[in-house]
Amino acid sequence: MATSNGSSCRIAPSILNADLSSLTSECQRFMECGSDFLHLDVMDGHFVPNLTFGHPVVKCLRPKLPNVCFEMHMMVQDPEKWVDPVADAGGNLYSFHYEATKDVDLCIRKIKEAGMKVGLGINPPTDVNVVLPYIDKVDLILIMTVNPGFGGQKFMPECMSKVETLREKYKNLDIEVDGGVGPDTIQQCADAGANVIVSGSAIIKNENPTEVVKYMRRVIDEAIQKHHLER
Ligand SMILES: O=C(CO)[C@@H](O)[C@H](O)COP(=O)(O)O
Repeated sequence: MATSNGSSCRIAPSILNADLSSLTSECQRFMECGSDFLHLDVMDGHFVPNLTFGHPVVKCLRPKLPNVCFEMHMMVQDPEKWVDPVADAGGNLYSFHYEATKDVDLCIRKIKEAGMKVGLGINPPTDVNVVLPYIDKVDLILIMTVNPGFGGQKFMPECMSKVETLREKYKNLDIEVDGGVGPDTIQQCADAGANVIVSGSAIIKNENPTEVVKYMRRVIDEAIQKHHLER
């Protein structure tokens, strides 16, 4: 996902708090706001204390939205189990949690063999150093800025030091932030060095979601330029 001259800004609405009874039109609406891809939150009631949907829903969505990139945010225990069904359903980027698997390398291998891009995520209490051995093997690192499980939670600014640590070491790495991100918190994400932005409630609840996406993109783009000059 990174460009040759550094990381580029990507905005991905999370559909968790959307009207799931009209999923296709909700997804279309979020893409029409100027988004780059969609973030689909899969929850299993074990890894996180909530349930959402899985690959059967994505399989229905795929033919309706043939050209939209789906990031599958797998908040599930043993994420390696679902790689093939998700790939068959039409997932493009499979983001799983370091804390959820006994074998991160195996999971990465399976995702690549299934033809998807790989995202590796960590929860707020997890040390950022655990992802360092995998940086060269994945397409994106996901820094959770809330404890996963629910949309609409409060952004945790203390997670920004993880983003800073990664950005200092890796100029071209795609660093995604997810949880409580919106116009009020985007500057902190940008200053820390995040370039892939997941945002749910802030986009969904706003009367002018296109402006929200535009504003967040501008803030991130400005910071990317600054980081390139300074780092
Ligand atoms: O993964 C999660 C929550 O577990 C996120 O994708 C949130 O659903 C994003 O929603 P907001 O915090 O932006 O409302």
